[in-house]
Amino acid sequence: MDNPAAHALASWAVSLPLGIAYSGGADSTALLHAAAARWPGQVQALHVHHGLQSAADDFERHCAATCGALNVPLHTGRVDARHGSGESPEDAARRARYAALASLASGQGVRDVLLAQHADDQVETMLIALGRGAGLDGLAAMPPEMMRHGIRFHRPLLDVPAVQLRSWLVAGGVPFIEDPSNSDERYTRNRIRHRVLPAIAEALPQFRDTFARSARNAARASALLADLAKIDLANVGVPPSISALQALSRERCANALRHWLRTAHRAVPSEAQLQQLLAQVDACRTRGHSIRLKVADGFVEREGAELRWYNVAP
Ligand SMILES: Nc1ncnc2c1ncn2[C@@H]1O[C@H](COP(=O)(O)OP(=O)(O)OP(=O)(O)O)[C@@H](O)[C@H]1O
Repeated sequence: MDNPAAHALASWAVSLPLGIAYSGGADSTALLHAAAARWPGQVQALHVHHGLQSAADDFERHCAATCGALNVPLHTGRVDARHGSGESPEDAARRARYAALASLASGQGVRDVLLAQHADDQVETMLIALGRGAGLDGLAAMPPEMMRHGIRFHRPLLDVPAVQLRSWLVAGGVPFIEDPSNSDERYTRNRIRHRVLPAIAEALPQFRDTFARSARNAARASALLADLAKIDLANVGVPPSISALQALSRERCANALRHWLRTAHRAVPSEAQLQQLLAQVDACRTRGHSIRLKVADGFVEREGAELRWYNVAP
């Protein structure tokens, strides 16, 4: 039986030397083996030690043993993922992990890092996005490539079903860590993995492929909306002119405002906030009309002929 990760890497373009985000879990273990075979002597394993978990020291020891056997250098970074307000512990841990991986990679002169998310992870991510009422951006789920902190992160396994990776590991007796938190059903992702995916698989056997196609379609449409927002903001200005916003259709105005808030201020309005803002922009036809609306963790205000966003964090 061939490593399905090796098949995925066969035509994947990366720059060398290459980093592998290696947790010690099943998926990144299969990925590490495939990468070490495909690019001998060019692979660096990057491991993030999550100081919060008591088992983290054991995970690191396991990773060191595997890397020793594969003759792959292992670099470990520590994170203390305290979550800020409005951020879930999982989101905080993920954000801290990417920053740590990027810093480990830069330290080794590595510009490209592979992550091991697979087709099941992609479907779970889409379902989580649906559960949150996400827009196209969220339904696009995880991109196969992205730049973060100056590092190019790749996800070459997005078309590979989880069961194929695990079967290869088990068939070859390849050791990997079974993270106990993966079976904790207090986490939405785990509930989806253990209860929802088996039911979907029964009703829609092709779901991994078709969901992936939907994610790609959403990503394309989302990119077009971002292009349109850039065109509109070039006319409307940044900060945006109220009269120029009024010349746009309601949906185009919403798209431009969402893009402005996100790119200029990292502020993501709720649906209700955006609807209020649109109504205020539309109603703002007199000199004396004032606008002041809560948006994300700040406010949008009218200042003369323009809108401004202020962050009034305590
Ligand atoms: N502690 C870590 N150190 C380095 N990379 C990690 C770590 N945790 C996760 N990653 C990387 O991020 C990807 C997605 O994270 P996720 O939490 O879904 O992985 P995981 O459950 O640990 O899976 P895996 O079986 O791949 O190790 C992993 O496939 C791996 O490439």
